[in-house]
Amino acid sequence: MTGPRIIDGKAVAAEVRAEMAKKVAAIKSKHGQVPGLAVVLVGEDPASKVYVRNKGAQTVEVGMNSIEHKLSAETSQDELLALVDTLNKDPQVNGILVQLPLPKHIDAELVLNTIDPIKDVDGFHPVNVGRLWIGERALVPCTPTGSVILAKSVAPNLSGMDAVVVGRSNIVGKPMAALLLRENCTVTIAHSRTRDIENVVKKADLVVAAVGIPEFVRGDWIKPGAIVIDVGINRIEGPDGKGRLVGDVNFAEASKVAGAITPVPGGVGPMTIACLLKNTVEAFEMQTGLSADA
Ligand SMILES: Nc1nc2c(c(=O)[nH]1)N[C@@H](CN(C=O)c1ccc(C(=O)N[C@@H](CCC(=O)O)C(=O)O)cc1)CN2
Ligand SMILES: [Mg+2]
Repeated sequence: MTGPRIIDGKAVAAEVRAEMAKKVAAIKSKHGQVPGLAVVLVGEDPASKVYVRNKGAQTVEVGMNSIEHKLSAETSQDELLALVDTLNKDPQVNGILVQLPLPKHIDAELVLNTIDPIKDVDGFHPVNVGRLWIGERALVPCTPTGSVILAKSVAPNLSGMDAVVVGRSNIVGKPMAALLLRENCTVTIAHSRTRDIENVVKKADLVVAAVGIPEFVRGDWIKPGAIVIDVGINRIEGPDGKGRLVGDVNFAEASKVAGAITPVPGGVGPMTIACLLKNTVEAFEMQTGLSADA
């Protein structure tokens, strides 16, 4: 018996970056401009520092301009709002990303809603959320976009599939459902209050787990042959007392049943930054009317 197909997020993310590097080079040679991405970090959260460093490095690697603003944890909300306003007005900045989480004294929703929707490369602004749901051209959240790319890497046509999204957050679960609907899936959003969740998930040809609970989805919830996309990144203590990363799916169990499955780490995670680069190119094209082709 052959095992499940392990979906290699690192490899697919490298393909997306290579595609973006080609596009950026074509834009540069045709129009003499390159897209610019501004990333704002407030405070000293160690994981956030790593993600911001990786975002800057990968932005430069594909040939775009990276602008980093590292602010102290004591930065006031007004100072942050003023910086966002300056970036909104700067024509060299095509994409703005404020790294989350923000310190507790700052209203994250207010800050995110202050980003000009056309520069909102996270796709979190209500204008982009609305555009996504009504099928207009929008900047779409990176993690759900990456998750769809991974699902399509093993099943290029998702049309007609029963998809169950476990989790209803604004940044993953809900946009994920909108994107799968756009792919003509029949979409169910399950969550912590869903009755008989095992049997809801069991009907799915495609399961996306984004609930934020380590190993929540068990192997016997998975329909044999289903595609399983695990968005969770949870740091837990292993039996040896050392920290390890696990997803929202019990991988050891689910991989015995699934047709294809993403690992954690090395699945959805690497796609998040690759899709951020993709959104920055998209934002540049929307703002300037210039593209790699014309
Ligand atoms: N403004 C935003 N803030 C945050 C986002 C976001 O999309 N926009 N997402 C996360 C953090 N994040 C990017 O910002 C991110 C998280 C994880 C990964 C990743 O590649 N993970 C690896 C494992 C890394 C590890 O060992 O810790 C993997 O899954 O293989 C990339 C980006 C919260 N904040
Ligand atoms: Mg992963």
